[in-house]
Amino acid sequence: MSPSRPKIIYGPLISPLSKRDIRLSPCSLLSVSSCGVIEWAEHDVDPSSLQEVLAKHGRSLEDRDVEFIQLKWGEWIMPGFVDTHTHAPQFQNNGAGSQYELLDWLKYVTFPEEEKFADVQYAKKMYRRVVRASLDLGTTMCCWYGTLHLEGTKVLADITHELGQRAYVGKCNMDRNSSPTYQEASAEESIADTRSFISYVEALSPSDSTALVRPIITPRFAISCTSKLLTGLGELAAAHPQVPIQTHISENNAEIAYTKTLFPECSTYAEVYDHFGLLRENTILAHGVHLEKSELDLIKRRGAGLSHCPTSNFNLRSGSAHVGQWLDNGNKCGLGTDCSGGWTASMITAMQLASVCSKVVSFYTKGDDATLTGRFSKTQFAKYQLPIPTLFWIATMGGAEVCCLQDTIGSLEPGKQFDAVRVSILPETENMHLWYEESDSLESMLERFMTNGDERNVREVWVKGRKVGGRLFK
Ligand SMILES: O=c1[nH]c(=O)c2nc[nH]c2[nH]1
Ligand SMILES: [Zn+2]
Repeated sequence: MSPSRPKIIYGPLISPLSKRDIRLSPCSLLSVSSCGVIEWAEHDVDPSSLQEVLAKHGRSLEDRDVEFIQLKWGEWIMPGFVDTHTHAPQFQNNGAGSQYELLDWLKYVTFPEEEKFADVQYAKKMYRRVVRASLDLGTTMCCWYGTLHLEGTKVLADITHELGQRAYVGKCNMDRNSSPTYQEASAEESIADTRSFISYVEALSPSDSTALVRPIITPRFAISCTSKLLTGLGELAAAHPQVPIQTHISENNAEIAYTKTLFPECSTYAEVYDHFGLLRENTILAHGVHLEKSELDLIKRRGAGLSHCPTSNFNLRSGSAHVGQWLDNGNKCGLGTDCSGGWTASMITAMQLASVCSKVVSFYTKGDDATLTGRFSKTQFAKYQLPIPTLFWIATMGGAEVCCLQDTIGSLEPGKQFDAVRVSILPETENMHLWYEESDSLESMLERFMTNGDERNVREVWVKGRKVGGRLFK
């Protein structure tokens, strides 16, 4: 990637500090290098001491080589969203099919659309729109499912690479239980194509150890993979320890029951993936709505991460994941949009629904902690709705952890890459649901953005310092 102009940004900055705490800094000064790395950050910089603080770092407001970005009150920068689970070939279906639950929805709504990506021209048209939309929504890192098609999924990798999104891109593995026209011919073919796909994506940025676009091994879910295929994928994963793995787990009750009949040798769903060597530190497990305590413990022991997908879990009536229990149990947790199980690629909507989901769960746990969470130790999060800092965390830093990118992205700390969003709630954004008053605190603005914000409020989006999206992006 070509170097971008170094940047100095002055104004409000919001960044996660922990699951319970957010840095809300009204006057920060942040320096981003031409390689897109945050060089230094100073907080509480009064306008009167701006020149002095810049001089301390060998900079001045007159520097010609630097782009100065001065934010107004009502604007701030924050880390870009990390979408830990979504399906690029399903965006055309967003908003369709909500009368179904998972297995029928796959059969009648989803597989017929995915099948169309055998046509590379269709893939080119759709994936460009999809990645553009995702970037303009403020998603700077995305875990993408493609389809089972090798060529079509290469197109998805090419487009994310060209448009500058950080991404894990996966070619789906599925050699059974789909339709005769949308299923791989054999486990061997599925594995050979996956091997080619990994080589292809790794060659997109051959000499760059911090490549933005990387391949991810993607068994669709246990139901759609034979034991032979899962065995082969486990071997492939062992040969490529740096390549992450993504799949679905424990989303829907009928799915879980069917999985257990297909793999009677395993007592739980999580054990199936573990049995085939697919549960490890860089594994991302989507949904997990009905996970048992023993599964959470196994997932934690292996260091794998969970992607909470509330938009989809509500839409397909899958259930309300007990994310508070995951967090209390020490499981890594990020947020996913899961299009088109979910109806939108907006991570802002996903945060809203993660909040609603935690409130729904709290209806059942409130005052009844012993019965529902009895097998869990006395908890911090499980009994209550998730607070704002926690929702913000799972959309940013929690997602970075799930992707094993916690040292690279997820917050705006020096040394990390500048994957960020410039948010505005000023009247010019024309979001009539989100009002601005000069006397508003940063905390209040953030809370209302997380509840009533949308893409109109996402003004500029940068990945590794390069501007790649947002309302003001041409
Ligand atoms: O939400 C989901 N979306 C999918 O495409 C899918 N495939 C298997 N399981 C799935 N769940
Ligand atoms: Zn999914």
